[in-house]
Amino acid sequence: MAEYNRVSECVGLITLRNPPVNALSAAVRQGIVDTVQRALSDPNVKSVVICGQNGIFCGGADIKEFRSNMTGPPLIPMIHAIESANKPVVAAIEGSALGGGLELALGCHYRIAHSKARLGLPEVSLGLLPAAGGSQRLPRLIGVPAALNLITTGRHVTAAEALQLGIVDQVTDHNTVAAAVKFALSVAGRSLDPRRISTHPCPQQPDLDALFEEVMQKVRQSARGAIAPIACVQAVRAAATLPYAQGMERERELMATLFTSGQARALQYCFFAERAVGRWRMPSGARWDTSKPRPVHKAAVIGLGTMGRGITVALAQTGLSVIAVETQEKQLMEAKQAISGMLERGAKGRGVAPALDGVIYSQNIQAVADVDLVIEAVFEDIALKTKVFQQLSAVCKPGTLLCTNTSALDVDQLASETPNPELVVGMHFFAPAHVMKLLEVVYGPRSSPQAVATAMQLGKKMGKASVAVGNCRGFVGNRMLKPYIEEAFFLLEEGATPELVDQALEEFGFPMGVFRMSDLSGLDVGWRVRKGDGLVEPGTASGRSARIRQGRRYSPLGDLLCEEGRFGQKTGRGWYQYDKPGSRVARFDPWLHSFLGAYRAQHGLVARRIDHQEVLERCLYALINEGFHILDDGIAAGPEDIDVIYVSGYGWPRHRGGPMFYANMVGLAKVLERLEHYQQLHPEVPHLQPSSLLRRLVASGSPPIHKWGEAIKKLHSQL
Ligand SMILES: CCCCCCCC/C=C\C=C\CC(=O)SCCNC(=O)CCNC(=O)[C@H](O)C(C)(C)COP(=O)(O)OP(=O)(O)OC[C@H]1O[C@@H](n2cnc3c(N)ncnc32)[C@H](O)[C@@H]1OP(=O)(O)O
Repeated sequence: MAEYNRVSECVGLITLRNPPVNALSAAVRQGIVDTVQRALSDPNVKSVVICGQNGIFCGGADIKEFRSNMTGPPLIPMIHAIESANKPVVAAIEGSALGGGLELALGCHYRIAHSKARLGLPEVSLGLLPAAGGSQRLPRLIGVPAALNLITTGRHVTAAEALQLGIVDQVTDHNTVAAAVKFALSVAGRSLDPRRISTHPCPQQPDLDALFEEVMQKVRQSARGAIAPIACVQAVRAAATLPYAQGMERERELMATLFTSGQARALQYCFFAERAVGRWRMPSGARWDTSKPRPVHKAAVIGLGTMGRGITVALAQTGLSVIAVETQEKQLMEAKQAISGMLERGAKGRGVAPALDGVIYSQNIQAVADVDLVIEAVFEDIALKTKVFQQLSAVCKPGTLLCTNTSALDVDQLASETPNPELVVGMHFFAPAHVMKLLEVVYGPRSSPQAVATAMQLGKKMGKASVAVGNCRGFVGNRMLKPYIEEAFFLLEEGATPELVDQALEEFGFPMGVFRMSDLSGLDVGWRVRKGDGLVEPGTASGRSARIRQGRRYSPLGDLLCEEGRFGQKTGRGWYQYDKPGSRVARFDPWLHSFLGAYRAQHGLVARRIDHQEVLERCLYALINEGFHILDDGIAAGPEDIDVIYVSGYGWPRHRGGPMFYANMVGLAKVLERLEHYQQLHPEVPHLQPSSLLRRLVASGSPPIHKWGEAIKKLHSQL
């Protein structure tokens, strides 16, 4: 709702009240319509100020309303009524003015912002465009190039940048509402015609066609199949080329298409899923709201390889004191240089001073005696990690949290080697750790809720999408990746090429297909794991039996490439070839194709035609099926956890919402039917065997994704 007061005798003050972000719900819109009407009809009121309660102007339209029958006054006429008012209306912007919130402010005649405010039109990240006149007013106010940038990226600008761009008229460090009231008094009675943005022509832009052509190309490339960024460009083009009324009509048409699209649903689901994962819960019943994190002032990182360096940077950038430990002197010196460089580059990008003094380097593990939390990032070797954990238990003060950055080892086993297993959790970062958004916080049966709460809070402080998951082989992300990669190998055996598989996955929206990704991360990584599992066999045995290992279908293709020294980009050869070791442009490799031909001949495999649909169904449904196993096992608390992991850490296209959301969109019955189909064709592939949870969900009528939690609970109670 909106509250109305008269202040300084002749200023009508309208305050938006809808905690926590003053979203423009039906009640708020009705409140604005009523209070504006009241202010305009009050002869004592000379000007009007609109502000938001609790230090935030407005977080935009109420996204929760989008999936219901929207009632209440629509935004467009409401904003028009403000713009057409015959008394000056001033927006007092504190906190955020986003989406519909900024569109409301653009309908006002003046905008005053606090210096800490952030403004933006982030609709594109929800699969929409600024459709309350934002796509038509912003280009008229700040010019086409700047508006295109803001609207197609959805980025938030600071008050200083907003002032420079001309979005706001004044920035204050003091009380914004008081400044706006003072300003409103000073402009009372002035002509408002020049202040009505919709009546402005769009600023002239030379070579408009070339500009739009260039931006459209750039957007298409980075959008990876997302439709909203394209619609945003089209809407701004309408602003630049059409009179306002026609531009608004185009904005409406484009929005109508986006609003009902699956992509908008997926992106809005992601918005809420990212917030839902913060409300973590463990099978023991421990939860985010009943578990208090310990304060962390000082942290340590043990092992300064690639991961340890990135983790040190991520920690230091939050303002923590960090002790960075590496026992080898040469490694330590190299790490110090690399970490300082990363901190300097990061600080430059953010316009702040680098936290170089925040990191203390040491060769001695004793240096971590008084830290609150340690993250171990030594080589992936259980004996080495166990030794480090035992040393840490002896050295650290009581209560220090011991975290491991393992991506594959058993967190419970490590915990059991320490006297205080309740203090042990996994913090699984993704490389490069200071850049990648995802953090899996892995708890074991003995991890204390406080340890999980502390790691989750630290992850949030580092700006990570932090997801609490149970302990199992590969945790959530890598466990689901395994069947995905295996299916890709099987497809090669059956006649596909790395190019075909990658193209199908990239057209789906992944930034990189499975083979390009494997070349980037290094084929030797998986080889080492398979060797450890006893799957790699030397020799050139042929036939079907050579491809059945440990009772299930196995493709040795990756092992054979590694035996040839083809580890991917780092050796200049992998599934593709590269100009030189370390270069990134993947090129078709004739060697690989004759190798595949020879391999198939040796194993009596006849290549058949494989289309994109089969690639997608086999790779993605195998991955999704593992996701259902993970839910059934209670390793992930809900589908949102899995989806946030895949979108933030594994390149799953955000506009497809994550693997579990995608399954929900495709239809659970269809996913089940296709898995059954492929399982019949490949009975020796256990990961194509549909999970019992998937079967049970289909049998119970395929509830929508937001009801899976309830359904799983019910199904489990019936077991
Ligand atoms: C056929 C054609 C039909 C056409 C109909 C058209 C009608 C629509 C017309 C115009 C549409 C305008 C579009 C929009 O305005 S879309 C919304 C744009 N706004 C945003 O994207 C902002 C989203 N919010 C944020 O970025 C942040 O929340 C921020 C405001 C910066 C605050 O951040 P922070 O302090 O970190 O807090 P949280 O993000 O954790 O949020 C706190 C809780 O508030 C909920 N929330 C936030 N924003 C919204 C919102 N806009 N609507 C509803 N709920 C919102 C958030 O989920 C958190 O809730 P919870 O605590 O339960 O998790």
